[in-house]
Amino acid sequence: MPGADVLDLHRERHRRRRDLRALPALLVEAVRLCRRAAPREFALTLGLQLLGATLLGVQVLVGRWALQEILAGDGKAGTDLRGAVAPLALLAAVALVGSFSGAIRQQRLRLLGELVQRAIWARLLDVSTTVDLTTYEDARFYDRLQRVTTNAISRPLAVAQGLVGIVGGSVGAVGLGVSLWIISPVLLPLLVLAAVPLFLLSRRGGRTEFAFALAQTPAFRVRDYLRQTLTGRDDAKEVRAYGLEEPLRRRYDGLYDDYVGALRAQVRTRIRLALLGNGLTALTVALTLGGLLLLVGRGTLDLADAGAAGVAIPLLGSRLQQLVTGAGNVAESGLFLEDLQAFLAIAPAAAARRPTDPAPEGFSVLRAEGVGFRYPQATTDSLTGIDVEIRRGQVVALVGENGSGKTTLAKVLAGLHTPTAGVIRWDATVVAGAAASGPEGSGPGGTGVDPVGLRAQVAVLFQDFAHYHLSAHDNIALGRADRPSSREEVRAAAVRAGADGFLQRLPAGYDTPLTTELHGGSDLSLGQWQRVALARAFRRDAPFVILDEPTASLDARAEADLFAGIGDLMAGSTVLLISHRFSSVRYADRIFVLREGRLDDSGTHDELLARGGHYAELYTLQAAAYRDDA
Ligand SMILES: Nc1ncnc2c1ncn2[C@@H]1O[C@H](COP(=O)(O)OP(=O)(O)OP(=O)(O)O)[C@@H](O)[C@H]1O
Repeated sequence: MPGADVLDLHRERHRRRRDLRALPALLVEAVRLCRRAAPREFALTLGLQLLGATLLGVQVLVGRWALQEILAGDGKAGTDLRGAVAPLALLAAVALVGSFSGAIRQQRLRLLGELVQRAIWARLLDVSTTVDLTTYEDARFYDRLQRVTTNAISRPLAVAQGLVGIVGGSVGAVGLGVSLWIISPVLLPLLVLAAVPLFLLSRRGGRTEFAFALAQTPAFRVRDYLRQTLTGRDDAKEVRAYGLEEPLRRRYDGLYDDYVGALRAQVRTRIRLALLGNGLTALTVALTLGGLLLLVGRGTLDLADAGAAGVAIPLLGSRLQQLVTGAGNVAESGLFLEDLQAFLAIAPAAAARRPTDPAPEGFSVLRAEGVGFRYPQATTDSLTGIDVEIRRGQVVALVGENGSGKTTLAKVLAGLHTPTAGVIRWDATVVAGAAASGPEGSGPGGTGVDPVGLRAQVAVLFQDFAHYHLSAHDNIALGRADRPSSREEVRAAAVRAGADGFLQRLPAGYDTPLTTELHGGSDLSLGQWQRVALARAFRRDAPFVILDEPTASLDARAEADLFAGIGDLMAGSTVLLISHRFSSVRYADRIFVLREGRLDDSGTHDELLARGGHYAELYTLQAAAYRDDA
């Protein structure tokens, strides 16, 4: 998890400004990344760029040769111009090769860009799938993800291109410089001097760009969210039913207006800097050309040299400007690259922090001992000092009012969140526990066993389960994604969940995509979806099953059937059931009552009723609603 590491943006920016020493290493890493992603395309693009650059200097010298041949006859009619044919033919050939290489490079670059992006996306996905669930509760993670996906993803290629451009530009500039030096050594230094202020201006521009990106990210995410709400199917009905089109649009437009305002200011800054840079170059070129005129006037330069120098000076001026702007862009990219590198480093860091001891095969007794949990951005604990004991094969229930911590405890028991206090044991083994003390910014960390191995033995049906935009078959088969599921296996799970009937009646049966957003797709009712999700949990065939409100959308008969036969349905698995329906939980072997994140009571239904505590109060309230005298 990013934790408190580099997420203080302003402190971060100042640190980066000071630490330019890291730049070369970052650039090398970016180039390496591109080279690894597409070695052939990379070498080819580099070669073609260098070729194009070299040809520039050659063009000037060949042009000068052609001019010398043409001017040899002092421009008189009938002069023998045959001597000029060779240099002119060579000039045409050089121009042709230059344009061919440029055209090929442009297309190859497109391919290179895609391959590099793919390689970086692969690493970003490594991060998003390696970090634990708790990271997804931290807004700072989303800020960084957004910044990296919108600003940094194209940077390695930009840097590689920039560096190649710099190398190519340098070769071109050196070629032109040498040509100019041969023609007249005094003209060169004047032109080269212009590079210094140009570089400083370009670097300044880069810094303002990074600061702009940092400042805009949080608002950008809100805008992005509003855009999704206004274009997505899930929210479309509520947006219309509540007449939210206008109010949400207004917020969206307001945020966009703010962004465009900030962008205008940024563009003005960049234009000012660019104009200043261009002006400086033009001034230097003009001064150098003035020097050239002076030399011609004094008779120091002949006409052919003057003509060639007249071509070379503006060319070299624009090359130098390109070179310096390229260097500035590379330096600018360095800031974004560091952002990218820091983000990519999260995956190995998270993997290194993850305990590696193998998870035990099931349990006889599962114990939570003094378990506490606090969400990353929360100021209070969601769970405090929870002690529970669950025996193999038991059906236990978690009850409590909204927000009492049921789902949070279920996630902790499922190995999805690491406790911030206490431990979870499967028999004698601590499978998850709070770290004794973690370094700042190291994320949740903790002790225990490999959580992936642990989670493989747990099936969870979440309250807000996923609706995969895949076929009905795949929606169930994903319960055991580690191996392909046969039609029979998927069907058996669907039958247990009472989903087989309606799935068979879909247009393409189990092969029907479960979304109308895809061609030939079909949607299900909420209760049907819940049965599909239940079938997925059954398909997992895990020794520990957690069902969070599994019947919230089921009809009365389906609910009664599920709970009456839950022991048989789960085929000996241990079941943790979360429900607000007291009629359903009363048959559980043991009921745990949560209240404001603490364990309030536990026992069988009869014991809890007899005690007349919080459980009895909630149960009586609900039961009364069903009686005539309510
Ligand atoms: N991602 C989160 N970040 C911060 N706090 C959270 C988060 N999720 C839940 N909480 C808080 O943790 C507490 C317990 O929430 P939890 O979802 O576990 O309750 P619950 O008992 O399952 O509620 P319900 O019956 O409504 O499903 C609540 O106070 C809630 O506001």
